[in-house]
Amino acid sequence: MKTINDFNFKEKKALVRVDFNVPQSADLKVTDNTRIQAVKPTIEKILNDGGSVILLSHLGRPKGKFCEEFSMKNLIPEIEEVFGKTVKFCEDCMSEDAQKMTNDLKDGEILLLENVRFYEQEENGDVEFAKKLASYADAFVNDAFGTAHREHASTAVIAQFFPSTKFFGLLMAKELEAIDKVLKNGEKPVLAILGGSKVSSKITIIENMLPAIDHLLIGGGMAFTFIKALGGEVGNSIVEEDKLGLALEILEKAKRLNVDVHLPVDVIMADEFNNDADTKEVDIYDIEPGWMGLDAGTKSRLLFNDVVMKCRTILWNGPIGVFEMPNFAAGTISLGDSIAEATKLGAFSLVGGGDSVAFVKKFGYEDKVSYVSTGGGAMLESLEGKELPGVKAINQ
Ligand SMILES: Nc1ncnc2c1ncn2[C@@H]1O[C@H](COP(=O)(O)OP(=O)(O)OP(=O)(O)O)[C@@H](O)[C@H]1O
Ligand SMILES: O=C(O)[C@H](O)COP(=O)(O)O
Repeated sequence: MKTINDFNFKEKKALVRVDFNVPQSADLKVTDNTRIQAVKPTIEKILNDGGSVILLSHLGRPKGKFCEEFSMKNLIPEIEEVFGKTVKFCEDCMSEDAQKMTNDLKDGEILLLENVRFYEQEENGDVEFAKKLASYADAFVNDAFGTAHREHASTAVIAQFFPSTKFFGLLMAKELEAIDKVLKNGEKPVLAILGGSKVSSKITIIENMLPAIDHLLIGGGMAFTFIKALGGEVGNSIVEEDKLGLALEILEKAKRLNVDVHLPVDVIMADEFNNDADTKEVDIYDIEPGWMGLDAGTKSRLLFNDVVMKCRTILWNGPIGVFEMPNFAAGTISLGDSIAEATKLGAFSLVGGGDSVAFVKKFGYEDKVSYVSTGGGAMLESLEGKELPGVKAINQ
């Protein structure tokens, strides 16, 4: 893997594609700066070498047009705070101004360009647009893991204009190493925990991961499709009726590959999808008509803890209960505790995917697991076994 550590940036301008697609409050303040913090080592390495940095990112989905809400300008105070440095700003990516400001940039300086998605050429993967962006710099650094699954002008197309000076940033390298640690060279036993609402969104991940893992733990809403397929009564729990056959096929395939599958054995069921609903704890095969399973039961939590504690490599994607409602968060918290404990004892744990990352941050497990991915879709597509366009473009 060719990273920025293979190059000395002294007196060089680096165009660094980052993913600063961060959440903002109604008054446009950054509410979670993880993605900005995450690229700090890359920026520091380039500046410490004696080079300069041109930062390029998207924010939101502005569909090719300027809009105040998604201006990179809103992020400047947060970026300056995190980097501890002044950041210059150019109000677009293409004008003579952009040309001049990038040209005049001095070693040790950082220049932020306006949202690259204010131009429709970005998402269209326009070659001329990419070429113009490329003309601003001596080297291209891709550190936008969160956007690496998009084949856009500034994430993939641009790389061809830097045949010998294109590099992975340090965040990108860390993300790819974490995935490899699970899918390719994980210390055994390897466990994949898949939760969330739907089997259909995780099928490709399960199929891709089966040959690499020893244990598969299926929890959350998606477990009910498996339980129903196995003959259980699931009441009003979330079920994908058209995936019952597929669920059985997955169980068969896991058996052939010697993967132990762990499903919940009991459940907290509720009489409505509401935090204040009436609840009962029952065997997962015996959910009453009109009731729905919203969290893992006591026995399931103990069972999951046993599985987690005996594994050395753990991938976690998807909550195992409706954690957004406090009365149904305990199962996911218990699983978080188990993973934190296993990590403390030396296991490698990787958390990825939108909702599980939200959970980990909300409940304070961020520093108790080995790695929390900055990518939602990009992480899921990596687990599906796809080579991401942003990664391919640097490797080519
Ligand atoms: N038993 C359940 N019944 C219904 N919904 C559930 C249940 N258990 C978990 N969920 C819901 O599943 C949702 C997460 O599902 P999703 O498939 O989006 O997970 P994810 O993989 O973490 O996220 P993403 O796919 O965005 O990366 C959460 O909002 C949670 O409330
Ligand atoms: O937040 C993300 O997942 C990335 O920034 C990609 O954003 P997109 O889904 O709008 O391409």
